[in-house]
Amino acid sequence: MAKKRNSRLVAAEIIALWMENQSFPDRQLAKVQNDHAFILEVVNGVVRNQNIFQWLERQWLKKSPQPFFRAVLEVGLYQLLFMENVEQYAAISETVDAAKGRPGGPGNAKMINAVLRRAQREGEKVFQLLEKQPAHIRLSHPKYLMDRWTRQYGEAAAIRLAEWDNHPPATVLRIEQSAIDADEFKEKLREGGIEAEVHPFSSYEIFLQLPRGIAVKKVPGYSEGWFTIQDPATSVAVDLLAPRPGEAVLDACAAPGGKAAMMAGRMKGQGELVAMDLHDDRIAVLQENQKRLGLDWMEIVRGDARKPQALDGRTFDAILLDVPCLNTGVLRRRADARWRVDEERIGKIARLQREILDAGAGLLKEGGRLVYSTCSLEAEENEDLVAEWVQEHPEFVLEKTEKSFPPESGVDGAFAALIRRK
Ligand SMILES: C[S@@+](CC[C@H](N)C(=O)[O-])C[C@H]1O[C@@H](n2cnc3c(N)ncnc32)[C@H](O)[C@@H]1O
Repeated sequence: MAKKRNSRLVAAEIIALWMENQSFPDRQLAKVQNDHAFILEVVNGVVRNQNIFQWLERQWLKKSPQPFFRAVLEVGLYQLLFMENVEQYAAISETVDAAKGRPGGPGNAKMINAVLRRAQREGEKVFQLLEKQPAHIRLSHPKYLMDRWTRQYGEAAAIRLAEWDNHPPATVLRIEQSAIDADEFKEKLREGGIEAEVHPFSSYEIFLQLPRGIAVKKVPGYSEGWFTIQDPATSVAVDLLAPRPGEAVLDACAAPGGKAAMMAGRMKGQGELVAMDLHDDRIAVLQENQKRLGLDWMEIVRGDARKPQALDGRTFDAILLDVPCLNTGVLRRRADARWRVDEERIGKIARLQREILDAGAGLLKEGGRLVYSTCSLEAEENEDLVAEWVQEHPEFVLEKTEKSFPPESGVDGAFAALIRRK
């Protein structure tokens, strides 16, 4: 039998890859076989707390180590400073061992050992000093993002938002009420030993919060399609569009299909529901979900929402444009996402979003409605974009906007605007 690899080493290798070429830790984490929960927590913790570790290293080290050794060091620091249920002696010795096998290992292992022992001695002092640092270091967010949120929302709200991002979410599911009655589903969970709380954001859609650490595929009814894992904020856009049975409805950026499934439920299997996406890998996930949920009547189309020739001139009563965005409302879900936001990306994504809105609006029937939505909190992707667009298109009216600001709503960030063709 192959010897189990040192979990600290596995975590450090994933982090080093991310440091070197921004490769998504999620993809590497999906391949981890042993000790998955520990490695997941350490990798996400190190990535999320980058500004704190870099601040500490600036004070404690003369020069920054190469990415692999820096990753090993941070794996150790994360365990000592942030994890409660880790035995400190094992944390230090296994982490130091992880550094040894590489060229330059012995010297770096010595340095890592010294820094970790210092962290063990001075942990409390580190947090006292950290408290006095500016918010972007203390809460480990890019300064650029903190500054932009402070301009948009004020300093106190920007801080609350950054604090929110540092707490990974609980798992929430939405009951597929067209597949199972809500009370019956709750009963099935209870029979399976799962006590799930109804999420306060529930209204038409019923969301349940699962206890921590439950494997989704083990929840009763996964293969039967009784539920979809989904944050309650996803209902904001669908509530605003309110698709009805018998309508022709387009979801132009549909994968993985969470909102499409919600719309299918509202339409009760009557009418046309077209789910389009541009990317093959995303369409594969959309198809998987379609199959699991038994939505054979939903039509899946591969097409570009900027140039929707694939739709062959069809028009729709209701369209959802759940556009690609910078995801700044859902940073708590992806430890690495906060480090990928910059001015250039905002400009680029806003141009793409506008192109999708231009083309999507052209597919509406007279009197038809569309919802433009994002899971971002940046005005350029949301309010500003929609207001400017409607001003330039007098044949459309902006009827309503909704926004979820996480520290106030208690759910993911989301923006949705209802636009009607006159
Ligand atoms: C925010 S996600 C959609 C989430 C989805 N509505 C849901 O609720 O599950 C945006 C999607 O847009 C797709 N996309 C990106 N550019 C596109 C384009 N030009 N045309 C159509 N889809 C596009 C992406 O592949 C991605 O799946």
